[in-house]
Amino acid sequence: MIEIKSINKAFEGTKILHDISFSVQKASIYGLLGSNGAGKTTLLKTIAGVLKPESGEVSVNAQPVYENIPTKETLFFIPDQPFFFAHYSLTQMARFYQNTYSRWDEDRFQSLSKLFGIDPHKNLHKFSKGVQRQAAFILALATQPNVLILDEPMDGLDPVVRKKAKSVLISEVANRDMTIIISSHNLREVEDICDHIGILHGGEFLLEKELDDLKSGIHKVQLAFKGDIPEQLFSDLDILHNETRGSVSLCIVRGDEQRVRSLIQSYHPVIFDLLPLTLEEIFVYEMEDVGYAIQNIMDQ
Ligand SMILES: Nc1ncnc2c1ncn2[C@@H]1O[C@H](COP(=O)(O)OP(=O)(O)OP(=O)(O)O)[C@@H](O)[C@H]1O
Repeated sequence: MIEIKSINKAFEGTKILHDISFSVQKASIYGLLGSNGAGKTTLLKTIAGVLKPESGEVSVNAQPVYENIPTKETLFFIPDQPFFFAHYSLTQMARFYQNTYSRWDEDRFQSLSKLFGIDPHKNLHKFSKGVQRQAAFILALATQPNVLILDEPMDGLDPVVRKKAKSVLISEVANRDMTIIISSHNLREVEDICDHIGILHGGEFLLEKELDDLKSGIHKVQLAFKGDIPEQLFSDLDILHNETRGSVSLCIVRGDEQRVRSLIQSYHPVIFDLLPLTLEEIFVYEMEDVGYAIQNIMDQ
């Protein structure tokens, strides 16, 4: 299990992460979402032991990560721009990692290289951004990490490669109990593979939950009444967003589904539909709730 306890991190006197705490269970996939500049990369680098927090601690299986070589050996961080030594090919980078990571799996390296079809002798810097990401992915998995930390890993990958990468990740979790923390702006992708979600904004968590709990606690409700919408109903519901067109209201409502249903039904609506939200919709409405304009997100 990964424990992130009260992490505070500042750059040049500006606080970037504010008292961040959460835990990630073994063999789960945790999706870190957030607005631009929210602190996702800073948090991932702190978890990976690349950055030292001003206070707080990150531990894996009760062992601190920062400056702890045995623990760091079981963890692999792929930054948004993978690093390769100048002029090195995939094979040369593989030899470097083989000498650095005691759990290097040469068979896994060979089979993943074949799967992704990368020329192992070509200078990695001469590959496109997407192929470089694939190379980093192959090298990371060949070290057999217990924890894989990925900063926007699917950025620049075409749909076929994305599918391959996702299925490799899921099989590593299923077969080896690998734990993944992944940051992304692609909410559909996160929704596909993650079981836990954290939404970061301004260096703090807006919410941090199991994906299923998150989705079962927020609903899209369409409503109409014979006369005006009863004001009392609106004050009894925890409404995140409301649009009324004519006599029909579309509301985004937080709360337990059964409670929301029975409360609304007690007012005898003539139209009543309750639908689940996609992760993208949850993200947009939660961000709107803290004053982050929907337009900013839709433009991405
Ligand atoms: N090395 C650094 N020195 C100074 N400020 C930094 C440094 N790294 C990050 N920051 C600042 O920290 C804040 C959070 O940046 P970070 O890259 O962690 O955000 P992010 O959530 O990953 O953003 P994005 O989604 O745009 O990639 C930003 O304001 C950024 O300018």
